[in-house]
Amino acid sequence: MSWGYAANNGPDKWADNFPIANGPRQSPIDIVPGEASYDAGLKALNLKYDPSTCLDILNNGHSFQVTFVDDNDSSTLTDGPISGIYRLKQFHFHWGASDDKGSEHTVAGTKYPAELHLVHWNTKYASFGEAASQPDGLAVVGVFLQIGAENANLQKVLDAFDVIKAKGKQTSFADFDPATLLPGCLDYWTYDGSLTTPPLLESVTWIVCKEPVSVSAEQMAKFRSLLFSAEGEAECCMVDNYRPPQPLKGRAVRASFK
Ligand SMILES: NS(=O)(=O)c1ccc(C(=O)NCc2cccc(O)c2)cc1
Ligand SMILES: [Zn+2]
Repeated sequence: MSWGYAANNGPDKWADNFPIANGPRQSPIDIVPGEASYDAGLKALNLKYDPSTCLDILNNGHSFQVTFVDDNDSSTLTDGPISGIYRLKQFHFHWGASDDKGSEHTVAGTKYPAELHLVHWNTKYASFGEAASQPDGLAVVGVFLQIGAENANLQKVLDAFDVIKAKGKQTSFADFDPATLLPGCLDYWTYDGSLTTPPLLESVTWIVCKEPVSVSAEQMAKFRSLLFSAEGEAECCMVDNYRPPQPLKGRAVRASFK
């Protein structure tokens, strides 16, 4: 039985096979703005994405992800809280069965209906896989989605869903600029954390944007039309694919803004 989000294989069971689930720098966390410390030394995020590096879109049975060509420095994250060059590997989302839950990070206990993760790896290592096992190997930019106006840029991604409804389905996806999914203001909180799904490796510098982007209620319904299950299996809607906040264990959360 592999990990998932159901009662029998979900977040409360992950420690059985992945003991790091109870480690010192697990993610996500509840971000308490009043307890974050403003760090004037934090630089602005420098995200430079090349739409031609966009490769495909895949339902991996846990979420859907858009994957990028990462054999060169065409799509990168630099500055912000990190040093060096981190390459964009993929982006994906986490969301709820209803609009009152779905994000992984929370802000003073507030859950958003969904959260976007843009996953980057440190080019001082040879590959994503190697970087994923290093304490400074990965940097993930998190963006909250809140119910509001339809998001036309997000719609381009949702329009691909019909062909990736079931687990394991994949299709080509080209010329998409993930920068169009970012909020106008790139103020952020940052802390040392982990992957939020198994193998839960403690290799992520988290960069969580303060400003959410919009998604319409109809677009959220489209997220919920995906399936955790493969073709031919009993249909299981892909919803509530989020890990709840984990203990801070003394970690500092820094803010790039006052
Ligand atoms: N939700 S998250 O952004 O923390 C996240 C990002 C990436 C991954 C991921 O790539 N998992 C597969 C994986 C992990 C480590 C090494 C690998 O070769 C593959 C998992 C969670
Ligand atoms: Zn994620």
